[in-house]
Amino acid sequence: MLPEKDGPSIMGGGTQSTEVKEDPSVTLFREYLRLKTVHPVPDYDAALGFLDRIANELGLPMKKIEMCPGRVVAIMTWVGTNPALKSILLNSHTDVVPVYQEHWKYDAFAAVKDSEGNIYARGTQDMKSVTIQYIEAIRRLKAEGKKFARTIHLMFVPDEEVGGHKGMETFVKHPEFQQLNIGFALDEGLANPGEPFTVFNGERNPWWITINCPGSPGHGSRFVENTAAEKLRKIINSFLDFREQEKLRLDTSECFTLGDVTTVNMTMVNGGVAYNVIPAEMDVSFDLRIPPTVNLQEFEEQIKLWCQEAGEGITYKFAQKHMNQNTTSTDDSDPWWKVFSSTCKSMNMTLTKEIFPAATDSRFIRAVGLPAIGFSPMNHTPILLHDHNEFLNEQVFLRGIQVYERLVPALASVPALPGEA
Ligand code: MET
Ligand SMILES: [Zn+2]
Ligand SMILES: [Zn+2]
Repeated sequence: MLPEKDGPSIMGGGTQSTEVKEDPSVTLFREYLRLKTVHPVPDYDAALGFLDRIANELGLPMKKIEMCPGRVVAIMTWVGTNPALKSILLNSHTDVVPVYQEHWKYDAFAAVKDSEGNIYARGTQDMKSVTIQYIEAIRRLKAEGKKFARTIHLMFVPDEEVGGHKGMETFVKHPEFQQLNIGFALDEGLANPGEPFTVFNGERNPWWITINCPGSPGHGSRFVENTAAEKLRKIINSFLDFREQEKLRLDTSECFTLGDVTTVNMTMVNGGVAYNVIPAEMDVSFDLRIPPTVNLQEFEEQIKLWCQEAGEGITYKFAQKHMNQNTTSTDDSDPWWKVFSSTCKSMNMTLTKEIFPAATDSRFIRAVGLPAIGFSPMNHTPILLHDHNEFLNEQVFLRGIQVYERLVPALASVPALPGEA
């Protein structure tokens, strides 16, 4: 023992035998977190350069398909021993949402690890952890000389956080997607503060709507009839009254989670030119998230009625209107679910099944008829995606790699299903 060094250091990098050496998987995770793939101008080139290097290390080919300028989907492929079988997709998005740096304890792109092993950075939960966990699980399985019947694709997509239009939404319709011959997909889920892991077999439908209220303009000193603001008030009341009802339904139910009710949030208001000019129009926008059990046609009729009741000439348009309500089977008779759930069980993991309250690229995968499970292996972790001080503990992160080391072989070894080669 060297006398000048008596306490463990958390940072590594020295040569003293007493230092706690960081697991290389954690070091790689922290490196990836430092890439600024953050909206509104994500550095996707940095992510692609990083992934090129990884593909090289893993000895896997990586295909790049440009959806539109600057928006590339990258796919690493580990071909199975029976490539005619349907493949397993391990999907992750490379982009992250912006931060309010002034509310963070540390630089949100420094990936600082504190003395408890908590790693702070945007993307630690959503979803750079999962990307590196897939990669590290594959690295270990390859190093052990393993081979599996089914082909495994690791897919890295841009623009999930802005709706997926130039990412997964377009890519699922591309011939290259067809050629992947996917049988089952894994994508992101959410952390769970308790012992269980949450899995998601469906999602609420995101509807982003803007309602335009036209009205009679005039001098700000008068009682003008038929103003935009009066209509706007009625619209806001209808939507927010419905919000109250849904909130009550969630608060008074024993078994509902957020994914089981409709959320309504007024997110933007626009209109007006001056204090003393009654505006000719006013706009209000809402973020609606609708569970798969709701009849979407009837719900749109309700919106139409609210618009009619609020006055003359009101129109609406959607910036996002996802209509597909496919969910993935979690029946014991389903071969994919059976393997997924029994593998988790064999590791003494408890699963709780929910409808994803927000939206992920899984909705596009399910919409083309493929089964997808949303799962990010993070238990004993507060849900901090899109929040200040997003973090993940390194031990939870490392355990997640072990989880994929078991899950991926199990899924890639599901025997030929009826109709498969
Ligand atoms: N993942 C993001 C969200 O749920 C963007 C998806 S587009 C509705 O808000
Ligand atoms: Zn995400
Ligand atoms: Zn997100």
